Formats: sequence, C-alpha cells, structure tokens
Amino acid sequence: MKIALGNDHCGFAMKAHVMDKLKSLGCEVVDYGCHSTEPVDFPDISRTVCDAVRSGQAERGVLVCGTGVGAAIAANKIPGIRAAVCHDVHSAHQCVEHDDVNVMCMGAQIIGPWLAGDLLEVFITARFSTEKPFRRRVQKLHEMELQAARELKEQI
Ligand SMILES: O=C(CO)[C@H](O)[C@H](O)[C@H](O)COP(=O)(O)O
Repeated sequence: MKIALGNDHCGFAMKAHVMDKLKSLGCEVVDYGCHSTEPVDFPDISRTVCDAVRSGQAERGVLVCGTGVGAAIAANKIPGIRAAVCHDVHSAHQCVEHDDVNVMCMGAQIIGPWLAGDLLEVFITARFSTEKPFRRRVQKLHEMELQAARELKEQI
C-alpha cells in the first residue's frame, strides 16, 4: 500500500519509527515532511498529505503532530478526506472498517512509538466493510460534503 506520511515539528522525533514500521508492513512511503524540529504549521502538512491521498498518489495518509488534533481538523477540511485521531487500537481499525477513514492522525506528545506501531499495523491492514449500513453512512458523509460545497458556492 502507498502511504503519504507527514508530520509537524512536534511529530518529527517519531517519524523515523513510523517510517520503519510502515516499511516493515510492506508499505511504500512518501515523506512529505517536515524534516526537523524547526516550527512549521500543521495545516500546511495536512494539506500536502491529503492532496496526495485525494489525487490517488497515495492510498492512505498518516499524520503526526503534537496531539493529532490539529492535523485531523485540517485534513477533514479537504474534500474526500476522512481523518481520525487514533490513540487506541480498536479505533485504529474500526475507523477504516466502519467509516472508511483514509488518514490516521497521531499525537507524538500523547503516545509512544510502540503504541504508534501497533496503531499503524491495524490501520494499514484494515479494510472498509462491505456491509450496507457502513456504506450508507459513509455515503451520507459524501452528501454532507457536497451540500457544504453547494452552500459555500451560494455565499460567494
Ligand atoms: O498538536 C498540534 C496541533 O494540534 C501541534 O503539533 C502543536 O503541538 C501545537 O500546535 C503546539 O505548537 P508549538 O509550536 O509546539 O507550540
């Protein structure tokens, strides 16, 4: 699986571990930065990673910031992206199985590298369920996104 990986300065220290884990799972990883602890703005990193997912360059994205929260807020503003902060193993697989999450966000200030590795493993191996209720709910998310775009257009 192709993965777009991004982090801000708070996530930089965890990146090497995340990268190693993803590679050990057989993933092809593109690193969209940042590449040091020099402060950057998490919305910029989310944008780049999510554009790679949207365009099909990557199948899924992984974002690491301090808490995972800012990265997820930014990612969810991008059409076609369903991002979730995951700090427990159950959410990390269920968010894909039930909600078709395509970008997982983690907080390097909240969890350690070993839990991050376990989260990545279940996130990468999980697949969106074919069961109707889950498909219907995600379809409703698409419709909400389209409605929001229409409302925005009316305002302009
Ligand atoms: O977690 C984050 C956003 O939700 C960021 O990674 C930072 O931790 C947070 O914004 C604090 O930023 P700072 O520049 O390290 O003070």
